[in-house]
Amino acid sequence: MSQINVWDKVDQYITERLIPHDAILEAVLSTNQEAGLPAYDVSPSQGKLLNLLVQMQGSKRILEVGTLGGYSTIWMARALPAEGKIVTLELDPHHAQVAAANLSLAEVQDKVELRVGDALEQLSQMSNEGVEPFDCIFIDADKPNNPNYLKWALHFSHPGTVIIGDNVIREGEIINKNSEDPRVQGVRAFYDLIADENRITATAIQTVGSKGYDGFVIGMVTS
Ligand SMILES: C[S@@+](CC[C@H](N)C(=O)[O-])C[C@H]1O[C@@H](n2cnc3c(N)ncnc32)[C@H](O)[C@@H]1O
Repeated sequence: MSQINVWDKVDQYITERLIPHDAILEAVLSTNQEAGLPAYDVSPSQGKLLNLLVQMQGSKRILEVGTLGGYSTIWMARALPAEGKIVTLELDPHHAQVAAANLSLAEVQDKVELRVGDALEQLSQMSNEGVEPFDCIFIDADKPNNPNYLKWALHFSHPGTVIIGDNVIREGEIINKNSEDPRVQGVRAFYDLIADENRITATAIQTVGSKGYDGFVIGMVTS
């Protein structure tokens, strides 16, 4: 078996053993595919990780940058208490339309505020509106803007806020300082900002599985 095949099969094994079959989440993935959305959603095991992190932290307010079809949004929304809320930001109106239907199917729409438009503009507008800080922030949109999203994440944080960034390994390309891929350079600048920021303590976890070789940055705002 090739290495990638093993990762995929082990991911399937983990999912079968630890993540109960969920007709709604499977329907969401099918809907996304039928609607022509790119398969950039987190995997089931990664969605469960987000769900567990939200529960472990006791998050009540979550900010997500990059909704796609709402798959990760649903995983996190399900971990929230009754009064909890997610604000999720999506640029593409078609993605947002599909997400809105998926959120309703999963019956989490009352916990989710889906804002459509460029995330940086939305974040600036939210600041003007005096939106309160968040307990958990998931950054998963256009990677060249990761440094900008991190600055906004700090703006919307309090001590104890957890900040998670997806796709931070990029099949190992992250160590290529000469990469011409703007997503790699965006994520490298994201690491640099975190490294230089004394208000965040963080690590990164390399992941393998159905989504290939990638990873998450997980950090916490300390002051
Ligand atoms: C990796 S996908 C999100 C996946 C989703 N978090 C999940 O796991 O189900 C990235 C999403 O970010 C959106 N996006 C890209 N640039 C954006 C921007 N400037 N502002 C807001 N959303 C953006 C894309 O349209 C896409 O739907």
